[in-house]
Amino acid sequence: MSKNSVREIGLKLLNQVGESGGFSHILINQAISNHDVSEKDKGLLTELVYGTLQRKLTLEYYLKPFVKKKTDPWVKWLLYMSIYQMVYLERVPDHAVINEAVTIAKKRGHRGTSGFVNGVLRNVQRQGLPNLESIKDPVEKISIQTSHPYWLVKRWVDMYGIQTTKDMCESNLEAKKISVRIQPLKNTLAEVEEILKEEGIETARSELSKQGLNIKSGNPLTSQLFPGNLTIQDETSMLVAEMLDAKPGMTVLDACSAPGGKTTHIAEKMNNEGVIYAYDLHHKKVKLVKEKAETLGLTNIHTSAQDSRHLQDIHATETFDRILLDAPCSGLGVLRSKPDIKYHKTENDIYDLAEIQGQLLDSVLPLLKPNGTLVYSTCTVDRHENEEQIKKLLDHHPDFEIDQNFFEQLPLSCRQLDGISDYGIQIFPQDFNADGFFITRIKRI
Ligand SMILES: C[S@@+](CC[C@H](N)C(=O)[O-])C[C@H]1O[C@@H](n2cnc3c(N)ncnc32)[C@H](O)[C@@H]1O
Repeated sequence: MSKNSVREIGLKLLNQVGESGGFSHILINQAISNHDVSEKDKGLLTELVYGTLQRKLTLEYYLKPFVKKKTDPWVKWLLYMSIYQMVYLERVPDHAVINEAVTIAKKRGHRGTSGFVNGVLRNVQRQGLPNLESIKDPVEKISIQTSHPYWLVKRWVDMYGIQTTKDMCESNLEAKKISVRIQPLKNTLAEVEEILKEEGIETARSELSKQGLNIKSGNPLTSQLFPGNLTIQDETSMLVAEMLDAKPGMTVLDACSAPGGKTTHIAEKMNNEGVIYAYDLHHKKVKLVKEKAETLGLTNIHTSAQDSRHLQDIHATETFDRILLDAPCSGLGVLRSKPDIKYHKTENDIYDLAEIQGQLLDSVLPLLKPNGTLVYSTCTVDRHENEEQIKKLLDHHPDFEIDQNFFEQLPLSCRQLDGISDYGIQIFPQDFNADGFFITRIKRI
């Protein structure tokens, strides 16, 4: 496949995600399998689509002085993709970027379109791009420099201050670190390290999970250990099951379990003994949990499609030693791997999700045994869905409190973080170069 056609596929995907709201990670994977893209071109395609999407607001700002008339959405995305390459990809010379953009424009549009694309890109090359340093408003400056919507930057600055917000937004533009979780009932950590090393995959032990390895180089998907003995999982996500601290023989509820990353981690920590009731809304999603458990050889997981806002209909009260509510959330901690979220989520979505999170918490709390503990987690960075949600819960349920042992059991590298509060821990993406997560643990008094 020529680079040209990789760029054409990239443009098609960008237009689709940008204009119709598809998810970039799903569409890229589909495109790769549909078009039989080579290993080398996979990298370029991913870079073009993710890079352009990640920097969309910056690219829009760059382009504004050069485009005075209304353009078709695909032409706009072609210009964004081209400027992205001119600014951020040193290995591609500007003249090659312009030539390829003009070729695509000729193919997709008419003569006028290709002339227009040529003119705009040549003007960019001649005149240079607007200087982002001259933006006066500090919120707008972060918004444009790091391509996060103004409302979100403003909201984060109000919640966490300007420096933390700037660090977070910059960190969201970095490439995602890959981490894996070992299946400790099949191999020890040392065995996995050894096998991966022999396969040319370099790793470093995680500070957040005894089962975690961060990948330094190489592709763990090619390992003989994957997928039966190895799970791809973000390092901060692994901390959730660590903090749930489920023991062999316990009865555990995982109220929002799909696709099963944390359920299977819990089962491994329970030595595959006891029982986990793993629920999610739809059969299709629950099936993913079941399949993941089968792949890893875990048999103590009972899956069923349920709305966890009504679990008291099937479970008597005070049933569980441990409950995990890994709640549906706005996902603002995972913008590195899902950049489309930052453009599509609204403040209203945050309030709607918080409503559901509150209903889920109210529903599962009565199912906790005396001395049992509940972990509440989200992969988002927002006080309304996190600390304020927990404050509200404690105000309404005087028989529950934050489990103070939670803070003592946190890994050392978490204990000094800015995100520690009376209500739990907010991990920012910049803390571990990983997903942003909120985690807390509540106990029945
Ligand atoms: C953050 S994801 C869970 C990720 C999962 N714990 C893991 O580690 O793989 C949240 C899940 O909540 C599910 N969900 C949303 N509303 C729900 C409800 N009312 N009852 C049960 N599950 C729900 C969603 O379908 C989604 O799969």
